[in-house]
Amino acid sequence: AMTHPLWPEIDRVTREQLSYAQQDVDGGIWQLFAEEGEMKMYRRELEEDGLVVDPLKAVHQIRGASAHEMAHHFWSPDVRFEWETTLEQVTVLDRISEDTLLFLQLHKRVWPTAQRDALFWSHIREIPKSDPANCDAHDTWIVCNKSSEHPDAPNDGKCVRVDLTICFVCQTFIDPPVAEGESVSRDNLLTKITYCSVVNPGGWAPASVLRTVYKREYPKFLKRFTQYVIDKTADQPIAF
Ligand SMILES: CC(C)(C)c1cc(CCc2ccccn2)cc(-c2ccc(S(=O)(=O)CCO)cc2)c1
Repeated sequence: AMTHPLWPEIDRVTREQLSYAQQDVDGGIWQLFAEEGEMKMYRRELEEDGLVVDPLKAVHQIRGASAHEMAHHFWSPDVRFEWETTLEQVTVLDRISEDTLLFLQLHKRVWPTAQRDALFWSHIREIPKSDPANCDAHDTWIVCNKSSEHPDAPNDGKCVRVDLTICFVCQTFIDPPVAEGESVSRDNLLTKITYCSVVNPGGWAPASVLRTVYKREYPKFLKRFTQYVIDKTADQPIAF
């Protein structure tokens, strides 16, 4: 809960990530590397101690599912294997609060790199209407994933531990607007998504391999994930 020792960091990083996600893409520093329909993916070249870190920023918009539905399925441990294809194991080490979990993820090995794992807290929250970050959206939700420590998951060298900061910001607009009291259909849901990721692979991996994997995996992931949520929620009442 709010008294958890990690809470100040969780709150600060989530706010910082929200404003980072909502900054316009500046063509000067961000390089468009993939575009498919409404999805645009940008990257920056960044290396830390010779390791490719390459921050990523993706924007997408879909019809048929709400911001809450998108954010909830991105955050929920119960459905992770249904859309995340790079995973071998997912463990929830800690339930920090109702909306914040501590995940330990073992990723499939990607030849020729060593197998990697990720230990991170994952926090989901609705951004209140009053918050200027909400602007004119019907509802705004964010999921923030940030690498953390945990006594039960020491970085024991069996795996290379990646260091990640991820945010997934979703805003739903009712388009076209419907009159008060009229029911909203799923076709009226226009949800804008911004996905930001900074992942330090944590140990030696050829820049060429990482950049190839990265350029191939990320567009697939965002398309696959959004389609999964649209299909899964199609015949259910809208959850705002
Ligand atoms: C490619 C790179 C960016 C460095 C990378 C490498 C690996 C480790 C697995 C791996 C993949 C490719 C090459 C080497 N190791 C994982 C991730 C990663 C982890 C988590 C998330 S998430 O958005 O939090 C969704 C929940 O899983 C996204 C990306 C990224």
